[in-house]
Amino acid sequence: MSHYANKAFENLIKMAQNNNFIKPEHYDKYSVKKGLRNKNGTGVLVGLTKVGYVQGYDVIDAVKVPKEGALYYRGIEVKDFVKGFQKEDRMGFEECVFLLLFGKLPSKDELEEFNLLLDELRFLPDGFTENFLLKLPSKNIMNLLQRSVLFLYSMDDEADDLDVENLVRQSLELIAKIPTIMAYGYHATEHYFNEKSLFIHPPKRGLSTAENILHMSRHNSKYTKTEAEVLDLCLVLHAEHGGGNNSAFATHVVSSSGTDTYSAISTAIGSLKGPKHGGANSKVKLMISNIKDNVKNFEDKNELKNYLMKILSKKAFDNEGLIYGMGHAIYTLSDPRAVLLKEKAYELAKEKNNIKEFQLYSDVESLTKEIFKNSKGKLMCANVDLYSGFIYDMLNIPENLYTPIFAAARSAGWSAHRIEQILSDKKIIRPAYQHVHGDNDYTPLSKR
Ligand SMILES: CC(=O)SCCNC(=O)CCNC(=O)[C@H](O)C(C)(C)COP(=O)(O)OP(=O)(O)OC[C@H]1O[C@@H](n2cnc3c(N)ncnc32)[C@H](O)[C@@H]1OP(=O)(O)O
Ligand SMILES: O=C([O-])CC(=O)C(=O)O
Repeated sequence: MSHYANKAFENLIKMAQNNNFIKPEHYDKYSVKKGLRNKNGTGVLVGLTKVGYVQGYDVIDAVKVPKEGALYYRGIEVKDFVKGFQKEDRMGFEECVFLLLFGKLPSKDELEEFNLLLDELRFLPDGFTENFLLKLPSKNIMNLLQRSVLFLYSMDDEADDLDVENLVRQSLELIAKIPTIMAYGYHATEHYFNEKSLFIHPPKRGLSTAENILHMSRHNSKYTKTEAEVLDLCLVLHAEHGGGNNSAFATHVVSSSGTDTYSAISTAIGSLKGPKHGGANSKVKLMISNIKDNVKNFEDKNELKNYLMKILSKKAFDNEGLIYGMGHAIYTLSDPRAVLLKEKAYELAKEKNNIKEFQLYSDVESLTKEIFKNSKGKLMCANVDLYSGFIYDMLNIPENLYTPIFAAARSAGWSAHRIEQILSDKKIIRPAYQHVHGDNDYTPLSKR
């Protein structure tokens, strides 16, 4: 910014600040549903979906009544889906992608054929790695994913075709290729920005998405069965979250204009990158490191609580006033994914002698709940992002891959929502904004 630090730029900033702020009372005056939320805290109904369903409360006599959270993919409760494939000692993510996109569980033959198809699609087009990833690395892998998806547009002869056959082809290509782009992009970043050796491990046929991510992103390509199973579970739990989550809704909005798949999915990646959405998993890791650096004895709950209050009052960490990994727009008492991931995190922490750190995460959860209950009477639960980063950390996955892994998983949900939008609702999404400026006359330049 320093090269812009002159009077003219300072004036532009002042004008930007003064002329773009709308007073909070205007929102009340015009009954604006901020964040598309009703007065009772429930979401405004803006669409229909068969893909995923999130339950976090009941509405009884127009009042929001909290309850334990539940998540359904195509009507199947996710915890049952997880139990199902784990009991049969299989990876679950590919089956989950099939379910989300095609609306039914695959038969054994369908799943085998589907895995073979994904095997072929994981490879990047000729020249893509050299021209778009190695020549143009980015410090941020989400940014790299976004523009790589857009580069794929230019290599697709049918890029703008909205036939369902083409939409399915493009969706599968992206779901299969995003992990490869993410792993290669990570190595390019490490090499060009952090002076590390450059590794490119091409995807391996016969490996699941989780196994391929570990194989492609690790220098030595080695991983254990447990590590692959844990990552697979994370992919399944991140794959979908209804039509109203910010990135799925962005997919619906952008798709409703009739634009191409690459534009829609890169938009969704941009949305997920935000720290209030998928980007929270990286923020959790940074926040926990910050707590360790600033709280002398983080096992002392009083000391920890005081520091969390400092974060909430914008006087510590990133000064945004948020405890990342906590809170949710729908869940009230619990996020079922956080419950499952907390159990997994505990198992891993025991194995890796890391219980002290597990306890820190768990204390952040319980103390944040306590602070919100006592100060605002507000129910607050851990969300999927609180324990996922801790798990990735224990799998030695670097922090700049946390949100990209989320994107790799959620690309399944986005694709299903895009296909649904294009097949079911041809109306362009176009809500209203009340104009609150008042009219002005145009003044000739000589008179200003
Ligand atoms: C994959 C995902 O996207 S899961 C979410 C990941 N995001 C995070 O973990 C970031 C931290 N959490 C948050 O920012 C929020 O809880 C969100 C964005 C997830 C949900 O936000 P909302 O739907 O607005 O939450 P809700 O309506 O329940 O709460 C509103 C109030 O509680 C505050 N609040 C909610 N969560 C938090 C939090 N973690 N830290 C501090 N304040 C919070 C909001 O700022 C808001 O305060 P205000 O009324 O004074 O403006
Ligand atoms: O549903 C939401 O608002 C956020 C989201 O995507 C998730 O929790 O996975």
